[in-house]
Amino acid sequence: MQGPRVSNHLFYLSIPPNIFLDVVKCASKSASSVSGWTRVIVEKPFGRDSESSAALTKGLKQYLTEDQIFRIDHYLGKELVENLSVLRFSNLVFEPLWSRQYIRNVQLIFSEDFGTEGRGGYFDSYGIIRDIMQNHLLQILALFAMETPISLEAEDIRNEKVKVLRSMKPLRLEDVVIGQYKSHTKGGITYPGYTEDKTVPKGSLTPTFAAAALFINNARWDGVPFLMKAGKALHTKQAEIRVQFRHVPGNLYKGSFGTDLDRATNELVIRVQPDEGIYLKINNKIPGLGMRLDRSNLNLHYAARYPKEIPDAYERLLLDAIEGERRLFIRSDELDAAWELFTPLLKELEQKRMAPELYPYGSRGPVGAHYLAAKYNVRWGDLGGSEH
Ligand SMILES: NC(=O)C1=CN([C@@H]2O[C@H](COP(=O)(O)OP(=O)(O)OC[C@H]3O[C@@H](n4cnc5c(N)ncnc54)[C@H](OP(=O)(O)O)[C@@H]3O)[C@@H](O)[C@H]2O)C=CC1
Ligand SMILES: O=C1O[C@H](COP(=O)(O)O)[C@@H](O)[C@H](O)[C@H]1O
Repeated sequence: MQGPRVSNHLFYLSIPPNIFLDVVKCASKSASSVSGWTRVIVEKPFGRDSESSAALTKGLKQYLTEDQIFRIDHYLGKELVENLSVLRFSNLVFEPLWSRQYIRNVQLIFSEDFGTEGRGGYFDSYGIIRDIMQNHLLQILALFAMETPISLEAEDIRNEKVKVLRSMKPLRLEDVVIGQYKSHTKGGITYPGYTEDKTVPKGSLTPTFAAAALFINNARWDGVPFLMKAGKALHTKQAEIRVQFRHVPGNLYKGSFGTDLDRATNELVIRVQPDEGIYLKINNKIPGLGMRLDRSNLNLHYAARYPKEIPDAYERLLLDAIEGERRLFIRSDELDAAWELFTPLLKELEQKRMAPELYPYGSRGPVGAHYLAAKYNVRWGDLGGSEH
């Protein structure tokens, strides 16, 4: 970071949270740049609830200004998450549809096909809701649902995101399902359950899976379920955003779809990873003399369209921090609003010692997630089996 005339100092705190403040104090008192800027990138966890997060922010602000703090959420640096706003705001075919009038539900899905595998120490004190939902999935939701920002400037975008977060309806326990993976034997191999991991305390109730139905109390999204699902040790590794559109009113072709009209509605899928892509499910006529309909995908497959390697999220974010670009970093009021949404639920789960529903390692997760979706007339799009 040393230039010929000014010396800028960037610190990247990928360290255990209990030493954050000591390190920041030393960095600010003894290693701040005299001639240039000093910035600090902070990795999550940013606290574990509203109170601890506020205490961390207060502690950091003893030594740094908000402008010097870069709270990283690496999902914001993923190519397809960055592309979300481009897709919506630069395409006339999408922006007018982006509301309760045309969108039936939105699904934000994260799954990993491996468990804690000996790294349960950190995870067990946080759990999947804090690890993935409160940050990665909620950030995607905010970007997805925000109003058009005045400009692409960081503050304008973050102002819109924070409005979404503050408009969220409080999360109710009955709108949440938690799960934990258990041992499973497949093909002669036994995969260990979460509590069999030596780094996890015996009898831990920490969820390794959660599904939730969230709602945004504003004119654009009133009544539209935003369903989140996140889990470890599931059948696949993927992250995607699914937008299911409403039925076509008075559809001339409804006779051709049978009784299951949901299968005939358009669905936009943004596959964040792996194998990045965006596809839109449409109905079309099967070529021939009769009138039979089919479902097809209009498909933007990144590997085919852009053979060059996609930069890693951290590459983008570290470069942004060096350039002082804050658009993809979390502002303190966004963080407060995110914790405000999840803290009461997390406390209730912990106070009531809610037992997670067990699911086999490598499965599709607890069946409770299906009931939760069904309560809002939703079917998880990733489990449909009619993808390609
Ligand atoms: N592990 C995970 O799955 C996840 C971790 N995180 C967060 O990411 C960050 C890094 O995680 P991870 O790499 O697993 O963390 P580690 O515990 O492995 O530590 C990372 C670094 O911190 C240093 N360190 C640890 N304790 C001290 C100490 N008392 N004084 C000075 N330096 C210390 C280590 O130095 P040395 O190598 O010399 O010990 C190491 O360089 C943390 O903030 C963690 O909370 C976030 C999400 C997931
Ligand atoms: O932040 C985290 O993310 C990783 C998953 O990141 P990805 O880029 O590989 O999808 C997750 O494994 C970890 O538990 C979590 O803390």
